[in-house]
Amino acid sequence: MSAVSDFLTHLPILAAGEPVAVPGTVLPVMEQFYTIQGEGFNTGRAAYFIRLGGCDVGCVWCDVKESWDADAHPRQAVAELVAAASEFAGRNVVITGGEPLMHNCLPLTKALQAAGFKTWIETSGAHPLSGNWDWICVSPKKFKAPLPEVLAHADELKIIVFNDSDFRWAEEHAALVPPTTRLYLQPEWSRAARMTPALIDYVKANPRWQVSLQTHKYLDIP
Ligand SMILES: C[S@@+](CC[C@H](N)C(=O)[O-])C[C@H]1O[C@@H](n2cnc3c(N)ncnc32)[C@H](O)[C@@H]1O
Ligand SMILES: Nc1nc2[nH]cc(C(=O)O)c2c(=O)[nH]1
Ligand code: SF4
Ligand SMILES: [Mg+2]
Repeated sequence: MSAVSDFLTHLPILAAGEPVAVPGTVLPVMEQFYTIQGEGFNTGRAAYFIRLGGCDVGCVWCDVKESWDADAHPRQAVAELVAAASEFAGRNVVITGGEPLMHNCLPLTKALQAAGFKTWIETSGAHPLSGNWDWICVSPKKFKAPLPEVLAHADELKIIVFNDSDFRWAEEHAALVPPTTRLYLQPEWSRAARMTPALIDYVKANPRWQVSLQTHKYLDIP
């Protein structure tokens, strides 16, 4: 068989007229809103949030389980998404989910940066890193381990504290990020009353860590 006929016989068969999207140019979008970043290093700063659908990590305490099924959310072209956000161009945009790194984030982040946005991501780190980011927040999960390549690029490591074992687990992951990465402990929302005293004691004894609270929930904003 010649090289050309070999190539032709292995081409995927596409239904006539079926559009073939380049990965990451069309994305499932759960919601978009302009608010105040509630958590971590950028707490208190205004930001436009884009919440992508789809997550396979399965945190039992996830506060946005409606995001998990990507097919439950309408798909939007990157151009449409950037047009919807354009009123806020020049400001900060947080790409979250769901797990945003289940998608190729390069087309979206390139287009947002071209429009003047600073691009920030909230990720568990469980999928390969894609996209051009101005700030990377990695919040690793026991339910699906973070990839070393994502931890290596973390500007911020945000550990959710559900029980006492999470402090040791936090230190194990702090050893895997660059020395400049900012370190945060954030109480799991439903356990905050029980775990926050231990978290405060931990930060007082280990001051390279800082407390992060989900301030948007106290402010009652999205
Ligand atoms: C909903 S997640 C979406 C982004 C990504 N899947 C992740 O987990 O980083 C956004 C942030 O909320 C945190 N989070 C989710 N549920 C929480 C809860 N019940 N209490 C405290 N933080 C929570 C996550 O750890 C993450 O830092
Ligand atoms: N205000 C506000 N800040 C946030 N920081 C991370 C969030 C997220 O769900 O990714 C979030 C959110 O849902 N709302
Ligand atoms: S990784 Fe993020 S979105 Fe996925 S279940 Fe965990 S907290 Fe929820
Ligand atoms: Mg949230």
